[in-house]
Amino acid sequence: MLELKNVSVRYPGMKKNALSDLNLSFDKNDFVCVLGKSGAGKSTFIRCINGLQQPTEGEIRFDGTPMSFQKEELRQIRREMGMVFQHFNLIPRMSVLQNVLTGRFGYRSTFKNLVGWFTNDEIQEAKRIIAEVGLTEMENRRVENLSGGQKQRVGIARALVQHPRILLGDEPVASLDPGTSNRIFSLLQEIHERLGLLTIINVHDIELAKRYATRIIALKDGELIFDGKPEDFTSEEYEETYESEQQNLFFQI
Ligand SMILES: Nc1ncnc2c1ncn2[C@@H]1O[C@H](COP(=O)(O)OP(=O)(O)OP(=O)(O)O)[C@@H](O)[C@H]1O
Repeated sequence: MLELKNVSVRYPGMKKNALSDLNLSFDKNDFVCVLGKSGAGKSTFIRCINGLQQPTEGEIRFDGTPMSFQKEELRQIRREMGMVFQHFNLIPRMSVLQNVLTGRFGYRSTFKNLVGWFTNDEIQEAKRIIAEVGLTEMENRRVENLSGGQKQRVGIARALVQHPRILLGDEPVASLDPGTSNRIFSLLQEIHERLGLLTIINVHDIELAKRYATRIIALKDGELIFDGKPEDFTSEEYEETYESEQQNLFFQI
């Protein structure tokens, strides 16, 4: 379904690649957690998949077709990818329902988006998905008055209302406490299984990755150093992935 062929990214003015020669393929049964210390290339990886960052070398194929970075094709590809963010990226003064409806923007004309008018079907669909993430009672509440976990549920509902084929997360629980992070991952797992939705999530918390992922990918300095089952990600792999971070900690003490 999704393939990366020899994908490398080098940002302008940088001496090293942010991603180096990645070859990977994913299907809808994968719930992938991407691990790596800060700067390993995790965000760049997600940004490549959703078309925000064009690879400097190689290509990404979606259903066998190389991803185009032309405006209209890119718009179509982005509809297929729901995205969940660390800082939620919601509109604080708007209600839960209004925020979720913005997930439909990729399907509508600029004019309709400007006037903010949605069809009854779109509204009913948004309400159905808000119920699925457990926020029906909050539907009309402004998101600025919600807790972090509730805000992330709105973020997930906004991604789902797009009817994506891939759900991407860039550190979606990094701003949440451990209990809330667990509940968000549990929700993401339930959605992944129920909808058959390829899910790829960057996460710093190895315990969460091991508990929920069906597949772990580890990056180090932009290179793939592990791709396998969570149970095979042992303390050796952990040390290799986070090596110099531990050394830095040691030297700071
Ligand atoms: N827009 C940019 N311009 C130049 N260099 C960049 C840019 N974005 C990222 N980089 C560099 O590319 C490398 C990979 O960064 P990336 O943000 O993908 O890592 P990350 O694993 O997501 O890190 P973090 O966990 O801190 O978010 C880093 O060396 C970073 O400094």
